[in-house]
Amino acid sequence: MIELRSITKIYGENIVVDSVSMTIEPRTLTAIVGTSGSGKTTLLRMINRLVEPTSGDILIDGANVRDVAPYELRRRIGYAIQGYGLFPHRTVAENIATVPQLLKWDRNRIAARVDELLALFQLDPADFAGRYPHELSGGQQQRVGVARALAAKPNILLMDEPFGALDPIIRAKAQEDLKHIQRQTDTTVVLVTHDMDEALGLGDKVAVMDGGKLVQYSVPDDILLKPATPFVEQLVGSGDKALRLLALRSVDPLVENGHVDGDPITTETSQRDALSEILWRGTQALPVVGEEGAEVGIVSRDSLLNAAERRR
Ligand SMILES: Nc1ncnc2c1ncn2[C@@H]1O[C@H](COP(=O)(O)OP(=O)(O)OP(=O)(O)O)[C@@H](O)[C@H]1O
Repeated sequence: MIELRSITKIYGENIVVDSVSMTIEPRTLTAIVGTSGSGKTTLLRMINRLVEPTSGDILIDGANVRDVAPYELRRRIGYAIQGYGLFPHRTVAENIATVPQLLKWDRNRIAARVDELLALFQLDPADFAGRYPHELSGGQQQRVGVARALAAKPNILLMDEPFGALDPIIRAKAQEDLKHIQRQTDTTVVLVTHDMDEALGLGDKVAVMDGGKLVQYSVPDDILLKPATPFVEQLVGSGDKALRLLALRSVDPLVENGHVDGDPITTETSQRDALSEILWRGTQALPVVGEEGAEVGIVSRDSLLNAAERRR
């Protein structure tokens, strides 16, 4: 658990982060969102002491980070940034091995961990381990950046606009991968973004910053349906609310018994994608398969429309 207690950062006369208090539950993904200059990056960097707070306390699992040496914290907490920050003259394997090497893991353990991470990020070790960053696409570099941040199995991963440099299609895939990996590895992720849709789509909780202040800290449904201030309302935007709510939920809870023919969707498909698929195909229901590919039932047009109406 990460607890921020009245965290403030002042540069000269400028209150960049203004008495922010929040508690981040373990094994969740929290998205910090706000406009440029609202203090998101500064707030994130105080968690691993890349920036020292002017006042206030940060506790990780009850221990004050002030009592932990910054180098120690940075080994324990993964950190991934926009632009990936890969070392250009080191191979993919060497990049990923950075922190385990600092921690003096033995060579076999490092090699095994590098292979495990490459496999987790769907990069074939035989092909990718020996490549240099310039021999990778943007999406592959992004994955290596996150793999490196996770190398020493940190409980916490801090991410600053990790998808900022990716084009929209790869970006959607990268976001999906992150969710999957966060669940698989049980990591607590704190992610900074200026994109409200990204925050709503990824975050178990969303923290909205405005002028250094935390103006709302809630689950995505509440941010959409009960924006705390006109600023949050403006960031969310007024259009498409019903569809955006559907995008936050998978079809899983709407699956009914039954069978229909056609290409199946999975239980993980969002309700929004399922509805658009139904409208596109002009059918009343879609077959649904589970993660293993076995058929689990159907999801109907009516249940999707009901779900959209209920939350208005
Ligand atoms: N080292 C510093 N010295 C002085 N001012 C700083 C320093 N670092 C950040 N600031 C100021 O603090 C404010 C918040 O910066 P920060 O990078 O935290 O915002 P942000 O919300 O992450 O913005 P962006 O999305 O543009 O990165 C800005 O006005 C910035 O100019």
